Amino acid sequence: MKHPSALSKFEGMMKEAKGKRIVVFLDYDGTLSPIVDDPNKAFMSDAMRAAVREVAMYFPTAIISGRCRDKVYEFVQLKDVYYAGSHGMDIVTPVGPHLKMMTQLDVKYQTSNAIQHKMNDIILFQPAQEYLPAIQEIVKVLEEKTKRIHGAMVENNRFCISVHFRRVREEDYCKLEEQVKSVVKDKPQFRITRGRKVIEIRPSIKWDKGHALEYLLHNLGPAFLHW
Ligand SMILES: O=P(O)(O)OC[C@H]1O[C@H](O[C@H]2O[C@H](CO)[C@@H](O)[C@H](O)[C@H]2O)[C@H](O)[C@@H](O)[C@@H]1O
Repeated sequence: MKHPSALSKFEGMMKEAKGKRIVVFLDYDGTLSPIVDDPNKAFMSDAMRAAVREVAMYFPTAIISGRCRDKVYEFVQLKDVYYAGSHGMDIVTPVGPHLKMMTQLDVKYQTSNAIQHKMNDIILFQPAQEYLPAIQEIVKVLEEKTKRIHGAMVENNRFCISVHFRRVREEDYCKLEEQVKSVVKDKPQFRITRGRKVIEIRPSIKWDKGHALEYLLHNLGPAFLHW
């Protein structure tokens, strides 16, 4: 962290953190990277990457994004950070340095629908696994339906889908919205949400970024949940 104001902010943060247990949760788009027209070009600056790397050396640090987890990792490229993609429906927790105490899967989250695997030194938690085939099908239908709307873009975020309209002409927006709605009209197992110039389709499960945050705190141990 070379920038003087960033340095003093960091020192201030460290002072405030003294004696407390701190966990850092970050969003990706619009937080670690600037909002840009092309979602595939939302790159993170080297200075931001260095700052996150440094923060993660002191505190357990997680990035919880609406995007596909692999895509976020591709942008961030930092190990020792926890990643949750698809609005928290795809979580990877590396065992250690902060998770040394977690040696087995947590039964609290072992429901019939949630897939929780422990593989070598990572734990994977995916509460919407069963929706994957239907999501892949919806992506294909959406791509076909929206291909004639100039500027529309379908982003497959694995356990959810984003339909971007940042580059769509204002007069085409209603048509696009209708098309998106029509795809899930007879599918109560999916719901529509909205973000910044984006319409999203997600499984109708009771799981969001907040649940992902609780899950990660839970994995970090009771000391992080009750203080
Ligand atoms: O939870 P987030 O990490 O904030 O993800 C939310 C959406 O972020 C991305 O879209 C947003 O950023 C794009 C790049 O700057 C921008 O073009 C778009 O208009 C924004 O909505 C991402 O592409 C989406 O899939 C996420 O759902």
